[in-house]
Amino acid sequence: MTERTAPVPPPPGPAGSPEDPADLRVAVLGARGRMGSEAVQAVRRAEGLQLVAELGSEDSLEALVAAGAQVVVDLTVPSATEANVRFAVEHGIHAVVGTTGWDEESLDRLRALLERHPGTGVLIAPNFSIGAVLAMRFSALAARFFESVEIVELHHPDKVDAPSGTAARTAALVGRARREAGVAPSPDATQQDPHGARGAVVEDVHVHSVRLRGLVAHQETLLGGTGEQLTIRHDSFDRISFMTGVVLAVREVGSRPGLTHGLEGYLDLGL
Ligand SMILES: NC(=O)C1=CN([C@@H]2O[C@H](COP(=O)(O)OP(=O)(O)OC[C@H]3O[C@@H](n4cnc5c(N)ncnc54)[C@H](O)[C@@H]3O)[C@@H](O)[C@H]2O)C=CC1
Ligand SMILES: O=C(O)C1=N[C@H](C(=O)O)C[C@H](O)C1
Repeated sequence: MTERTAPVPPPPGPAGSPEDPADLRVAVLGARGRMGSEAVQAVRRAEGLQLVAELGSEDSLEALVAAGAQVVVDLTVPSATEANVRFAVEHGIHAVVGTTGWDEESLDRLRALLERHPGTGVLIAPNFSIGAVLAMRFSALAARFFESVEIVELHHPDKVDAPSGTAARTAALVGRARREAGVAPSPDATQQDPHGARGAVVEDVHVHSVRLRGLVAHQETLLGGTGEQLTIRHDSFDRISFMTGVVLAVREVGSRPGLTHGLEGYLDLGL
């Protein structure tokens, strides 16, 4: 597994091409980060999108307004993302958010804000990779059929949060599916765990976080029944895996007012 850390130079083609007034004007927040720098390249490559601002932690959000951004992509840090999105919504800028750290309380605050700005759209996407979105959905689908379920997420060691947003979201979906089906919590006879070896518990689901050099973003949902196991695994080997979803979301968000949680809200999964 390889991790590309250096920003990729812009490819020849649309990057730097003259601005077309019909282009969607896009800004990236966190533009010098691992994901943000990849998103900058993806927006530059995408037909019909014009990159109008690349902002880092030192930059004022007012630059979004000055640049005439219509959509902002937030790929920053959990401590900054809510204020960034609030600013965007208050200025009528649609937001595509990949940053982790959103919980039920912050999502509720955002819903309330969006009610006062009914024309504005926000997507909070725990994961932009199509494979990861499907793995989450498959996990929720399978959850009620197995006695035991646990989640293992594995990431690069520079990640600042644990468990991953994707694992937390998967646990929420799995937990909800099991509760709705009346399935009991996974059996567990552990009586002593002085070192926390059983991991975090999110929505009644144990979640284990691995941080290892060489990894990018990986997850397994382990489902156990009598005499059998189903493993649903997804691997992002490169951040390019997130970019199809980022570009799709940028194109869609303006026509989806209100809050959408999860890229699957923009996809017809037929499930
Ligand atoms: N939804 C998805 O598919 C994915 C989400 N992520 C999430 O995206 C976030 C960023 O991840 P990485 O790029 O790996 O982190 P990173 O640490 O490489 O990049 C974050 C960047 O944001 C900048 N920043 C911090 N505060 C800022 C602010 N207030 N305004 C503008 N820029 C600010 C930092 O200086 C840094 O350059 C994390 O929450 C991560 O979990 C990461 C990969 C995929
Ligand atoms: O920090 C990362 O790298 C990733 N963050 C997101 C998460 O926390 O789920 C998405 C993906 O796992 C990569």
